[in-house]
Amino acid sequence: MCEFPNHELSENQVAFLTEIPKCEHHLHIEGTLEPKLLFQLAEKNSITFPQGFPTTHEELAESYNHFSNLQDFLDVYYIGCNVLISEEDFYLLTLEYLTKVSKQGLKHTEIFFDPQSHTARGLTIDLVFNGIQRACDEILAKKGITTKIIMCLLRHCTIEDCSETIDLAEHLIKEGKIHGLGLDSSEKPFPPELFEQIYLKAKALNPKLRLTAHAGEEGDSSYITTALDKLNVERIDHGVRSIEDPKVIARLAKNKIMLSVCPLSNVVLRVVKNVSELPIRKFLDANVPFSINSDDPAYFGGYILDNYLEVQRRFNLSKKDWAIIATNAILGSWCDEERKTELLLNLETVMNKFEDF
Ligand SMILES: Nc1ncnc2[nH]cnc12
Ligand SMILES: [Zn+2]
Repeated sequence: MCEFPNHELSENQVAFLTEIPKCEHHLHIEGTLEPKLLFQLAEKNSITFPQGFPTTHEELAESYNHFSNLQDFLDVYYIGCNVLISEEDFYLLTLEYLTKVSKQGLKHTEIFFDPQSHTARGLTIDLVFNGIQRACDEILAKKGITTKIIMCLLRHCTIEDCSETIDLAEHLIKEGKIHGLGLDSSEKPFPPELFEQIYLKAKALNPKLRLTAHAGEEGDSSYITTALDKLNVERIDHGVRSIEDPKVIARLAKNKIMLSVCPLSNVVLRVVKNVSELPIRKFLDANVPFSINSDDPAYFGGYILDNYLEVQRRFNLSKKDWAIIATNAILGSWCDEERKTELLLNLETVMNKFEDF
């Protein structure tokens, strides 16, 4: 007997969940590097891998089933980053992601990139940024998908290195081309408060810079509190461990602080055993806004739609629950108000088109 709820999806539910307008807020572009493209780029760029690294894309994909925690995954993810060398590589990577999700009802996406994974290898931030931006411009023209680019700092790097990275990105931050600042990588040994001065420094360059941070993925709910108090973030990436503290839950609900939840990621990285263990129903009941995201889809077995479908299989939500999720994802987006209005209208059309469930 199956230990976890697993509801069979109706055709109506799959069609509805495919069409519902989606906004993604938690997507590492380096985490969209599919094993096949990884090996193609390695060959093109003459990159060799450490001893013991898989030698075929099939073997590499299989190895992703055996991560035992976040660090295990990050060790492989950073090796993967090394194959990205030219602006064209970042463009192709981003275009491949955007093209895929354009068929999954994605309308707006906020893309993380990790400059330090690339500047440490001698690439410039401009090269990385320009490649990503070119693909974003192309998808806007072709499919009308809107994007924002968020630069993440690696919390395992030194404060000096993070500070230098802000200096390197200064022009992009000042011009608003980098729309937001985030914080990722190994969570537990590096709590948010270590980065207080860095966040202040970045915000001082452009008061319009939006702020977020990974917190409450592996770290406990106190990481969410310190990210809010010390970094002044407006959003929390992951944040699922907020459920351990009713005070944190009340604060998220009262201040409408959106969590960017990543269901399949949480299973592959063993935050939970199964998506049904996530506090999705509890967040809905407590009015905690959240969006559903793919995190590093090439590593975690699915893109945004796969995450939506898995949540439905495990929680059997109603169409009205999905309207709340989609509305909160639109309202929590960092696009302009006009775009939000457009997306809300699109949601209403999709709500009217499908039968209730
Ligand atoms: N899920 C995750 N948590 C922390 N850092 C990351 N970098 C890429 N994916 C990440
Ligand atoms: Zn992440």
